[in-house]
Amino acid sequence: MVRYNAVEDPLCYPGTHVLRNKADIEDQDQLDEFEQLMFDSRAQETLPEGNLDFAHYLALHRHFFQDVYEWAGEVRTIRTGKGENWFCYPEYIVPEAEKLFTQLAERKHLADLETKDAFAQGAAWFLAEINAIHPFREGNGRTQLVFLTMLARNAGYELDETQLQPGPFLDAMIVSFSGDLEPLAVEIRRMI
Ligand SMILES: Nc1ncnc2c1ncn2[C@@H]1O[C@H](COP(=O)(O)OP(=O)(O)OP(=O)(O)O)[C@@H](O)[C@H]1O
Repeated sequence: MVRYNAVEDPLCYPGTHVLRNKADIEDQDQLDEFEQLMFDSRAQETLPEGNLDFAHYLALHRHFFQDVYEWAGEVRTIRTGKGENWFCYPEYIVPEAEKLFTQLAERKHLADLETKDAFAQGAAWFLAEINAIHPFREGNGRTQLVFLTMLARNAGYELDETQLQPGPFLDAMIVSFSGDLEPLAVEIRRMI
């Protein structure tokens, strides 16, 4: 199954859409399983510390995917998209991400907002933007959620991932790409 639209991907095994990986698994289902296993096991460890900046974001991706991909924690070098939507050109990922994380810092990492609703709206803005940048070749969604958990905790909220409804959440992420943040704010609010 093609899950990413990507042009000429040297990161994949020739003739496949399976990403080269440290375990040399060429079957996508097995790779998915291995990826998730490694992710879950790294989740048990202390997470990298940081200032909720882009360096921190990269370190989190590296932490969770270091067992699977050589390029864990590094920004992608080819153009990717999902569905109808193409993400940021690789050459603009770093400047766009730095800009976004600067704005996040200027907004006090959403930690001094008065209400949960306001936090959810701010978090929807951030998630939509980081998703449009899509720094990594794989593992963006999971890194987004880990970071959202950190932002919430930093603001005094515990994110309850059991409240995440995958279908509506994905739909909300997709419409957020076109600038409609409201459904995503609703989905985030459900979890805090
Ligand atoms: N058509 C789309 N337009 C915009 N964003 C999308 C689209 N489809 C999926 N996404 C978002 O892309 C992210 C998933 O990216 P990626 O596959 O790199 O992450 P992952 O962690 O490997 O997978 P997942 O999030 O499914 O566990 C999610 O935030 C998802 O909401």
